[in-house]
Amino acid sequence: MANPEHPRLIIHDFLSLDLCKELEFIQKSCGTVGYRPNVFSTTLSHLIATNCGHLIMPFVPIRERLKEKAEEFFGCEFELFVEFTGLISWSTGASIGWHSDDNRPYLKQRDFAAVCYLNSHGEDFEGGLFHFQDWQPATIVPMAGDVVMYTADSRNIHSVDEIIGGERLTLTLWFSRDGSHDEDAKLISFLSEKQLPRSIHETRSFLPQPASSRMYWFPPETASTYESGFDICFARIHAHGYDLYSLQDISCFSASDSSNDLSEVSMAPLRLAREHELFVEEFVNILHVLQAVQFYCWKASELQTSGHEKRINVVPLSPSQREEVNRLKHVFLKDERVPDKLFRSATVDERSQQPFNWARVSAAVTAWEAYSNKLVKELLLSLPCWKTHQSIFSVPSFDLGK
Ligand SMILES: O=C(O)CCC(=O)C(=O)O
Ligand SMILES: [Fe+2]
Repeated sequence: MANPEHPRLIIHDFLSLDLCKELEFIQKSCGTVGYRPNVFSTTLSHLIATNCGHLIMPFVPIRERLKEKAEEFFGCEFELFVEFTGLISWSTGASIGWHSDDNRPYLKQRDFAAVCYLNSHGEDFEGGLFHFQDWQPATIVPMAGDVVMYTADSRNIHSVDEIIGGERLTLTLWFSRDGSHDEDAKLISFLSEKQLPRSIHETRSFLPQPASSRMYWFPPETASTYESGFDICFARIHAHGYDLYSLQDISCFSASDSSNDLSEVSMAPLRLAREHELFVEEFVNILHVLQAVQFYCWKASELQTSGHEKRINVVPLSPSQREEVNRLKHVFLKDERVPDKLFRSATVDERSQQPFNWARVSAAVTAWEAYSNKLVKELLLSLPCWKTHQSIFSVPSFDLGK
């Protein structure tokens, strides 16, 4: 039973650790600028906009379970709509002071919040404790799989301490009783407008399309520390120890010129490099590279014994290629300390104490394609049912003809 003065609920182990890892993959491979400094987020409409609508699929059963739980606990069965679903990552320096979640005129439709923790305090990040201003529990220590739900009004004033290291990841949902703020209707209409593949057999329908706003600009008070901004995708790729080699002519770019238009380079084919080696496989754009790199981080332990070793195409970087790789790095990043400060955590190889291995990267590219294809298929089969019901839900497998 909810305490009427401070209606809130904490559920331990609500999400499996596997699901937390899958959502971490989505956030780290698709996240863009968030709503506060040092915060990055992935909304479902951002996924659709970047041709990754299929990545909505893992959220569908979680949204349903969370909505049911909120309706049951707060006593409003069949009354709620999901108003917002987003993955949010908080990097070093991010925090939020005392507030309620409906504290702006444009947020008044928010009735309830659900925050799911996708990684753990003390293991993945430091700082970032959650506090309620009144009553119990006064502090929540975020642990992967746990969920906190609370009313969005002033009965649940809360704050989050500054992150002092690592990256804190959450899946955050808000629910509304007001159907005009139903996120589903907007997402379904956005999905319907997009040129979705007509069939799963349409080649490479899962390839991502970078959004135009991948730049993170520092707030003016810290801008001098890092000059200006950086490309989020590039920063994440670099934080994992990789560089990029462009197949375009990049001789016109210079690191000292802040008016470089990088979109042409990042939307065009690229190759991955690491130390003195160049991976010959071509990626269609920077988001494609990042998804493959993050997929490798997610699945590395399962990819080790796939027997791909013989087909790996890696060549030494020539001195001129090395020069181009460095030029691109300085144009994209300006300051190399940035990715480390915001995104660096132990890499897969460091965690498993394995030497880096291109064979597993190659296996990751293949496995990422199979994963994406499976989700595209599920999306294509579900969308007609969603359109009919104007609601996003897990379509039973017999309706999908499975
Ligand atoms: O991530 C959390 O623990 C809470 C975040 C929060 O308060 C908000 O986004 O409004
Ligand atoms: Fe909040």
